[in-house]
Amino acid sequence: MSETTPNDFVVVANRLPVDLETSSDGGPPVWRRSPGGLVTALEPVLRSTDGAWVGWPGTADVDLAPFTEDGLTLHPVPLSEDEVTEYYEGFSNATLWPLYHDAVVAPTFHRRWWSVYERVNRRFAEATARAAAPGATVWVHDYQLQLVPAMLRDLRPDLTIGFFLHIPFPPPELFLQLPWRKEVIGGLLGADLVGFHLPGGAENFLYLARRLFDLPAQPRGTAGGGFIDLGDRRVRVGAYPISIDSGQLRSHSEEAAIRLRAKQIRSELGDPETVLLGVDRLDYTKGINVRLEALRELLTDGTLDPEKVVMVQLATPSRERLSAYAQLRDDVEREVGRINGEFGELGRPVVHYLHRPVDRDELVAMYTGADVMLVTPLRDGMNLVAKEYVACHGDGSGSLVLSEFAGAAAELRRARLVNPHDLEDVKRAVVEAVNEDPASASRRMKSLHTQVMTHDVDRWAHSFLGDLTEQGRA
Ligand SMILES: O=P(O)(O)OC[C@H]1O[C@H](O[C@H]2O[C@H](CO)[C@@H](O)[C@H](O)[C@H]2O)[C@H](O)[C@@H](O)[C@@H]1O
Ligand SMILES: Cc1cn([C@@H]2O[C@H](COP(=O)(O)OP(=O)(O)O)[C@@H](O)[C@H]2O)c(=O)[nH]c1=O
Repeated sequence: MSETTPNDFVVVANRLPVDLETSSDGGPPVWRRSPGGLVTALEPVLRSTDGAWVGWPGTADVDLAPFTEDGLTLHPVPLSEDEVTEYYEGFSNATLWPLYHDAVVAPTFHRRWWSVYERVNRRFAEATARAAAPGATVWVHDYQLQLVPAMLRDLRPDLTIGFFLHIPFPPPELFLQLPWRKEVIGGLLGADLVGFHLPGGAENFLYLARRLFDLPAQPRGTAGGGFIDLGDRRVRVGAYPISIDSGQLRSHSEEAAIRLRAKQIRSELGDPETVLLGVDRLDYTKGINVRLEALRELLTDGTLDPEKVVMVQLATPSRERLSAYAQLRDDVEREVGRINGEFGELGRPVVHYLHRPVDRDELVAMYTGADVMLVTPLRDGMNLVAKEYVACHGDGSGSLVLSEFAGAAAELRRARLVNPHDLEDVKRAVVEAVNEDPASASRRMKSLHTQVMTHDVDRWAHSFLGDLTEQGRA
């Protein structure tokens, strides 16, 4: 650990790339990789740019000075226990998260949560203003920090500010439910460039900004993007689909130790003909129950044979104190129990379910060894898991069943696309994936693999930061 100096490039996200975990047995706290795709994508970007990262260390009431850890410069922003409840669990994850994901669970609107969200956003803006060198480029991330761009511009007009949203930006009829809709759009308009995964998100934002701020219509740009003229400056808006470090993951999946572990995992599962895999945070947007129900019905009607098919479901604990997440856990675990109760044998369950984070080597071995990857969210910003599976199958093996409502579906057109609200459609896709002729399956997977290899996280970051630099100079 060492002191830090202001930086020319600063990433700002709710979480640092590592969480500080305190142990219940009184042992020393340890840093662990934070959950979720945002960290997977941004960590290699930060390493290659030698920037600094401003974020919460993942535990309440921890106040640390800026430090460097494992080559990364980190600026922790403290949150009190009440702020974790009202800013993170409340406004971020019980108001914005469900509202931006098609309201699959009803969003809760609380004035108190909003005022804490404002307060915490201001704290992030102040910490960023301290971390950024004169004229620096700052990249703010995600729905937890939508007020930071405007707050930061007030504090530091010398900075070039980009904002990227990792979750879907909802259609106007949903977004307009938000009592603080104008404040949120106003916060985002503090950026020089506002980016979304998909053109649809950019279009929704352009429409709402013009409507709520009574701005004149502008000619449309390409791929849903465009500009918003604020009189004294212009905000650029665009679509930038995020990705993964595809080359690194492909090489990792080809290591002899990973190939060996993939074989061992299949053998530990009883060497079934087909291994189905699901990998998710335990979140109600991810459609975990959809795939479990599809599996149960296919076993019930005899289409799939429980002696030949095994499913592995990894479900990382997420936002566990929120009731919708606790309810989901109950529902998923009941369904897993029901399938195993009806179709498993002693020592041979049909569904192997792990409710804990799995380390990178083990995860890559699972991707490599699985025959069919099931990605069935009801709505998802991107879903990096889908791209990670494809990156691990450069040899053309494997099959991807992918929800139309994952951002990844816009690029992975040759996956078996399904409507997760249509159980028959999901069942059809699973059966086709299990029975597909190997030559045709291999052509599909190789074409998906080429897409993922040529559109990696480096390309995403260069594309966003290239446009941001251009915009900052304009
Ligand atoms: O920080 P948590 O509350 O534990 O949640 C983890 C992350 O979940 C979300 O990830 C999103 O970003 C991915 C990368 O762009 C994308 O593929 C995925 O579809 C999104 O759901 C959230 O947006 C992050 O802020 C969280 O850190
Ligand atoms: C279950 C599990 C996952 N990971 C890694 O987490 C991210 C998930 O990213 P995605 O975009 O698919 O979705 P969210 O951001 O969670 O909404 C991906 O990089 C996984 O490899 C992991 O490392 N370990 C796990 O057990």
